[in-house]
Amino acid sequence: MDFNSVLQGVLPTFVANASHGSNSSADNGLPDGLLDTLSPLLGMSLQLNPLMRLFMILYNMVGSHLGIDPTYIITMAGFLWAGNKVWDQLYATFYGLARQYFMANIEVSNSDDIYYHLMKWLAAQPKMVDSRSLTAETASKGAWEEEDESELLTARVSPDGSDIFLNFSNQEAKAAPRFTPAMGVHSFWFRGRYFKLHRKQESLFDPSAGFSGMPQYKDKETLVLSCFGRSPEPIKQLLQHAKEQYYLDHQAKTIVRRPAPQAIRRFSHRHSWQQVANRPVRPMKTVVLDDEQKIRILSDMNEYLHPATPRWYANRGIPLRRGYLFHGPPGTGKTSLSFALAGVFGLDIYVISLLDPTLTEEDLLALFTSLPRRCVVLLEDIDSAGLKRTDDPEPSATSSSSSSDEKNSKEQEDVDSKDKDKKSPKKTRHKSKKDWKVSDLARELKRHGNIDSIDKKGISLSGLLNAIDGVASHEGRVLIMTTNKPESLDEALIRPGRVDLQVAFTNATQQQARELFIRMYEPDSSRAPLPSSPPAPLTPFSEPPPTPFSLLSEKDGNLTDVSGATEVGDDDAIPPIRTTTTTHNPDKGLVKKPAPLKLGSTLNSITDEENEKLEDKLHPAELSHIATQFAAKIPPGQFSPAELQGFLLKRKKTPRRALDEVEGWVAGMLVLKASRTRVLAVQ
Ligand SMILES: Nc1ncnc2c1ncn2[C@@H]1O[C@H](COP(=O)(O)OP(=O)(O)OP(=O)(O)O)[C@@H](O)[C@H]1O
Repeated sequence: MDFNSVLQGVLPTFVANASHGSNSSADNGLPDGLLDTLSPLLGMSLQLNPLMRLFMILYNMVGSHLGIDPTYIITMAGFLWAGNKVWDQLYATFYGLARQYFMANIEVSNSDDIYYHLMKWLAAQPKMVDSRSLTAETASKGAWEEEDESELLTARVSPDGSDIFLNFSNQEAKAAPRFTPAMGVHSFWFRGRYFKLHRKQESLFDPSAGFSGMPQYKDKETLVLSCFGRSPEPIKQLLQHAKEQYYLDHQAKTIVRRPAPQAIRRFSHRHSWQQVANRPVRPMKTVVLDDEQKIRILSDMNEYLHPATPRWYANRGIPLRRGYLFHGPPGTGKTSLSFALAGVFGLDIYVISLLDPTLTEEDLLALFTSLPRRCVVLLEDIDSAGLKRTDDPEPSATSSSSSSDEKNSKEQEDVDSKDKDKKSPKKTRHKSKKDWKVSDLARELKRHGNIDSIDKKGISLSGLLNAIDGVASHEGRVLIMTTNKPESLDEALIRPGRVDLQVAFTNATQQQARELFIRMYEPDSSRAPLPSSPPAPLTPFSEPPPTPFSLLSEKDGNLTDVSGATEVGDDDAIPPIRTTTTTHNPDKGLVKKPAPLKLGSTLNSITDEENEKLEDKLHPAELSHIATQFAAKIPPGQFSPAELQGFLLKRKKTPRRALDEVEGWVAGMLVLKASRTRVLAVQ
């Protein structure tokens, strides 16, 4: 192709110049043969591409104005580009060789917890955060994570301009994203050493069925840590450091795990459990229970968890398991004690509800076998699960004895309904579709739901027993089962070996009511103690530390209070919403009554100063006195600690008000309980 003739149509003047001095590059800035070189490369696009025309004009201008042959510039650029490519290749080859022969490497897969330890640590490294290649992740704060006070202050202004109520509408907007190293190679220094991090992702074909039931590709991410030297020791130290940092506040926290959703737990054995909370350790002293009982269970668990215990069990051929049954009415502290125990021993807690409709016996077995070496497994409300012996003719809602109760009551219901039908002949048993109401439809749907759940296998008693102590069952764990109806449990479930210690919980005694009162109003432990305050009364039990077993060993005997654990919640940060005003009544003298809410006033101004002085800063002796008076008004065994706690929580800044109002509350609640109503008229 004749390039000049092509250009002639496009750029006549330029081509004229070029043609004029076709033998001299100095005349028009175009080197000899350049067009001939470019034309086969560019082909017809030259004719069509306006960019190319622009290029030719620029080429001409550069040549004529700078006096440099543009070909040199193009050649230099080509060399630089090629050099860069060669350098990349050489670097990759030499780095690969260096990695192989002069560097140590450790790979971490994202299916392992170490991956999360490392990522969290990397995200906190300033050097990494400043890296130019990052991945941003949404990071929401957990309920128990420390919040910046300034965030709280900005949260005080509500959109309507009033500043009484906290407003968190912008909390998500304020949450800073978490930045982690993006895919690719990064470098950083740690303890004076240079490390390389290669974050890579690959898609692997997974022949096992995925969520859709079909084999599929799944992404696998790997972190490769490298450092110079033939020993991987520095990397191991780095990983250890990252792990320690991850669990830095673990002593003061209890990790709560529950079974992962069915699809995920079947997908990966390693992810059978998922973390649902990381909450502050519940101090043992906050669980109001007979001290003797507390000490018995603490020393029993302590002995069981001792490192020498497995050998002792093995020598005697006893399976290494320990089971506890906590039984008692609702709201008496069974779950609370389980969490407090997990906190004392620094164990994670694994909670299983047998009522989970997706839980099968195979799942249960898999869940038990994937437990860590030491942990607390909490099986809640085992009486309400659909436990039945596999040879039971019919599925029942509860275990054997309770099922007969239910059956009786069901029969009674049937009889009643038959009687009713007889008494009201107008009411026909089978309604025509025309007579159907929404409630009938709901009942029908519910019935279908029940049919489905009957179709589902559920957990049989033998399935549960197999998971608890079958051959494949995990040894070393602490199993806590809770129930409101111990009498309804199958004997096999609670025989020694499965349940080694039973702990009975009861409704509150007066002593417990007093303790609850003191716990509610005593100064927060994060505050400086009141001057000259005598030791807190009625708490002979001091809680053990949340860490080593040795501090709790029987030899030591003395369970000293060195918990240092974070108290749950700091109520003092939240001012009361309602103030009280003191008025003079000719008949009753000085009367305190709640003042109407003053919209627009500041949070501080709605805090009743008088309350602050009189009630919030009660001297321990005075508090103890009021607590005794309060306890005297609580009939023993009538109210659960949860009920008393609920009453006190509504008056959490005003102990005197609680004392004044408790009589009325008790009377009202007793009437409510007698009438078996669920709607609270007194609160
Ligand atoms: N003995 C107790 N000491 C301190 N607080 C208690 C006690 N019992 C109950 N509470 C309080 O009552 C609430 C409910 O307690 P918890 O969940 O431990 O009761 P539970 O016996 O497990 O109830 P359920 O049988 O309904 O599961 C918690 O907030 C807890 O703080």
